[in-house]
Amino acid sequence: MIEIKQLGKKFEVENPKKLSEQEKKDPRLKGRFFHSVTNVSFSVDDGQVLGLLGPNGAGKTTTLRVLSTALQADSGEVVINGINVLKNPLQARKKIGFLSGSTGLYGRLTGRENIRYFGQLHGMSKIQIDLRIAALSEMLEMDTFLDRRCENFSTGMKQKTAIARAVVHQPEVVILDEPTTGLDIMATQTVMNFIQDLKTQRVPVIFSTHHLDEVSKLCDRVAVIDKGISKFDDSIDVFNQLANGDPNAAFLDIINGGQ
Ligand SMILES: Nc1ncnc2c1ncn2[C@@H]1O[C@H](COP(=O)(O)OP(=O)(O)OP(=O)(O)O)[C@@H](O)[C@H]1O
Repeated sequence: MIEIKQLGKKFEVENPKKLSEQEKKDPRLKGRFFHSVTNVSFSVDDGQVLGLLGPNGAGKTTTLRVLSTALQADSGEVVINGINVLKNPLQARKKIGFLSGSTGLYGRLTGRENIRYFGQLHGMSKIQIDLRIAALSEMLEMDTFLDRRCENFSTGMKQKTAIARAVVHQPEVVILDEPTTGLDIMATQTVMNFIQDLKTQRVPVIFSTHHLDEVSKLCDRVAVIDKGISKFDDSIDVFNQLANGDPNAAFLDIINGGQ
């Protein structure tokens, strides 16, 4: 289970001139600090998939990076299967599989070598790594490119490799930042099937997306954030009922304060 309570994260603005016009007007900008996330709460149980929604700049990536221990929170609480993530980040990290927005693969290594390297970092044995890569390659349909260097991979190949790398250690929870962005229909379907498989294994999954059709197909729960604040955290059924089964209208209602 993953529980996030009243999360807050601010960044020091090193060069205010670099802020976008929108950010300069954003109420989250206070003096030298941009308060990207000020009050975000949601939870997801074992065997559930949660879709994290919000407009551009809402604070989704910031939230997911705090959950994954890549960033330190300023306030709030994150608990993953009983471990306080903010107090015990190293212990928590072993339990988490995190796909960040930028894949960051080593271009000169093959897909297999990239995944293997992460397995080694997690302390897995050679046999464990080989078996796991074989299983992931099948699930994510990677066998045709697994042994090619990553530098010439398509977006879909890169994303599949990055996902396999993120979950090589069989994490207890999986956090994916926009896993299907830029993917074609086939690759999107493969990634969605992969999330469905995790759900069948009762691994809780949180993923951010702008695609409401994916949320309707996969998610048990929906969390919506806007300008760093939680606006909705409930079941997919409650979300759909907000606007007679129209998820786009439900999302807009939430953002425009219609509920
Ligand atoms: N390191 C940083 N320093 C300053 N501001 C930051 C930093 N990281 C994020 N922000 C700002 O915090 C706000 C939230 O960003 P974040 O990337 O979390 O949004 P998002 O909901 O993931 O957006 P998108 O849907 O566009 O990916 C943005 O205005 C962003 O510019």
